[in-house]
Amino acid sequence: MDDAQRIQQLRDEIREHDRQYYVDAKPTISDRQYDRLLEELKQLEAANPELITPDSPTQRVGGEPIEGFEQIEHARPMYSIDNSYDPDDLRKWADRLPLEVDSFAIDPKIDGVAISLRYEDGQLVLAATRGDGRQGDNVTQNVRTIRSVPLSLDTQGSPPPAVLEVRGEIYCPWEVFNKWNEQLEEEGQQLLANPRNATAGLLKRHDSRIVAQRRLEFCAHGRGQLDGVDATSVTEFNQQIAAWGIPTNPFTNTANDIDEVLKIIAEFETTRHNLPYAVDGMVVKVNRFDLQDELGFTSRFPRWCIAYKYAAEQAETTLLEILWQVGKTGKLTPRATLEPVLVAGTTVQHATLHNMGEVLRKDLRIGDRVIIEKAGEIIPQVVQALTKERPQNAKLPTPPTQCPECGGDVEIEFDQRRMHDVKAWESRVEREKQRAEKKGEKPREIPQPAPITELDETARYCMNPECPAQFRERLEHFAGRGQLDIDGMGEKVVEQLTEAGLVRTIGDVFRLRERRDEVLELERMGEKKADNLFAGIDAAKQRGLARTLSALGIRHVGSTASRILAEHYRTIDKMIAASEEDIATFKIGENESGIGPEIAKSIYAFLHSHTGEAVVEELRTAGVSLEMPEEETSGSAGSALAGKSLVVTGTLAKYSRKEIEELIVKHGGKASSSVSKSTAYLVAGEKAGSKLEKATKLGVPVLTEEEFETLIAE
Ligand SMILES: NC(=O)c1ccc[n+]([C@@H]2O[C@H](COP(=O)([O-])OP(=O)(O)OC[C@H]3O[C@@H](n4cnc5c(N)ncnc54)[C@H](O)[C@@H]3O)[C@@H](O)[C@H]2O)c1
Ligand SMILES: [Zn+2]
Repeated sequence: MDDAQRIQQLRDEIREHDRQYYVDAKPTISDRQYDRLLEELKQLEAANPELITPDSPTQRVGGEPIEGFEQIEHARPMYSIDNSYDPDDLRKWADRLPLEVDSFAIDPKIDGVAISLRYEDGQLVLAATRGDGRQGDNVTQNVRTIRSVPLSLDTQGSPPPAVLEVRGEIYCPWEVFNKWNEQLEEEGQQLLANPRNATAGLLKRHDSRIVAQRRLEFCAHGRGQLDGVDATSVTEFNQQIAAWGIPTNPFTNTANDIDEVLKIIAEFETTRHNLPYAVDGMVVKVNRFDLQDELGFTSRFPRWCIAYKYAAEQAETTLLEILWQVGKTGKLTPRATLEPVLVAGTTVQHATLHNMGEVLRKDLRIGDRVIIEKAGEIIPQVVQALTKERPQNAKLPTPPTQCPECGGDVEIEFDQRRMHDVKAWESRVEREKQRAEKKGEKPREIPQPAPITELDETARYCMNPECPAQFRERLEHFAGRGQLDIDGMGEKVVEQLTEAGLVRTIGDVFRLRERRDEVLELERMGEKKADNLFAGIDAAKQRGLARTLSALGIRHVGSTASRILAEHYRTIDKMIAASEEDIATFKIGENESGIGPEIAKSIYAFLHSHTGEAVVEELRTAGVSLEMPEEETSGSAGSALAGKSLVVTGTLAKYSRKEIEELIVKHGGKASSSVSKSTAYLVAGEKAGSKLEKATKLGVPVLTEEEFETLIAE
């Protein structure tokens, strides 16, 4: 292959990855792998400058507009940042700067999504994504739900600047990210690759209430158009905007020369692991704005700025075994057992392999030396096998054709999109044949997609509805925290109950009291423990429809979907009476419900299946509440205060008056200044005076700051 061909091949490949990454927010290769492709292209283009075209991925910022959002032309373009994994490149960059620089600003590079916030006369008027750098998506509605983005600047009495464009990062803190992935796991859905993709995926949602449910954060790191802001450097600018209430990074540092810069970067390598958000590098900027302006930009990057990226946390180890675990939906997931190895400060012995297709695509053999990677707190991944070092006796893994726990039949699922393409091909050829025949032409050739092979496998399921392993997992989920939360029925007890055959169906749980003697025979089960268990089971009957539904662990139907369904249908009977179409398409006010066809199909199939009908009957007989209590209609987070009027009084500990009023507005409420009969709540801090008195007199509920926070939390 000559250079020109390889260049073309790389460009095609990179564009495809850009689309998956920026548009779909679902990358299929690691950033490191992507950067390698881009680096190869850069080098080939450097050797063959005549082949550079303006549309090459080396010449432009990668994003593309996302369907359904208004396109916004940026007042000043938003660039990417040149980056390197090699400290020497930073030195070279500094040496080559054509002017004297005596101050650099160094910032953690938060791994989120770039955003431009535009304030006019102190009011937030626009939030736009970077897009292709010239044009981005107007995501103002979504960004307004983010608590750390002030809706108006707090200029403390002085007139606000006419125009302030702050560039920064919207990101998903680890805590939010991990909780979210746990929930996806529970729902049997694909996990999010990393916090950046999580953020990107969320920001392009068309229902801002869904965005509001996930506590994204914002941190500023740059400037766009400015009018009426007199800062002359990064340092001054940060001070200025921080005073106006815009979050800046407390770890921003300055250095006088590149040696000092490299020292700060090296020191931060450990600090970054202790931060509540993902940091993948550090950004070094020329501090003074006049020098920045003099240096200007290339087609993709500012010349006054470079990013150092920390190497991914990888380690080499041996793949000892692949075990298959049975989940509550019957899904069999391969899990790698590894020779223990230290990565990013923790010992790793297991890694997820997702499915057999992935095992085959990665060409893994038992006994292989493998590279594993751990990003933040994400489950470790196997990146690749070192095939050149493959030992003679390395063994091909064999996926189970029978459930490893019950021997039940196994069904294999293949990539839906590929299946569709392959199927559609035959009918496309057929249509072309008919068309050509009619016109008396020779039919055009339609390229055939590669046939479906075992490499396209996406999942394997144990099909035995009575599979004890599945039932055990389901029961553990059913009784678990956040579900029916049955006191006294943890993992161990579930195991005992299923093993002893005391619980074979969900209904058996509620009949346990009748088998008290047998329960007492279980190991380490005393009178007190048993009574505690029975009380826990009784209490669980009153959790309401939303939690009961989510406790059933129906595929794709997790806690969020269950709540939305319960709030809409109110009773199980109405839900059963609904058509699949209705479940998929009902709206909440004017908004999509967020349920969609996949969830609808799953819940409908469950409710109308033999098992589903039996479970519902059993729950009913046991007296489990299958209704949504009236007072629990809260609306979704983000509109928790919809239509309500709130008054704030006294001195608050955590918020300024302005901040809390903004929060009220963000959650759909109205902040008013005087207490009346129509006031929904009074939020009272220290030294509350006459308003508190009046509220008490009128019977208006009074909230502390914490109670207020609970109210607006999901
Ligand atoms: N895996 C894939 O398929 C795939 C595909 C495309 C891109 N990528 C990854 O994305 C990278 C390119 O993305 P990019 O163009 O957004 O570049 P980038 O993420 O490497 O760096 C630029 C961005 O950093 C952000 N940033 C965070 N903290 C900052 C700070 N303190 N100061 C300034 N900026 C800060 C800004 O939003 C800026 O837009 C590639 O290097 C690659 O790793 C991966
Ligand atoms: Zn089984």
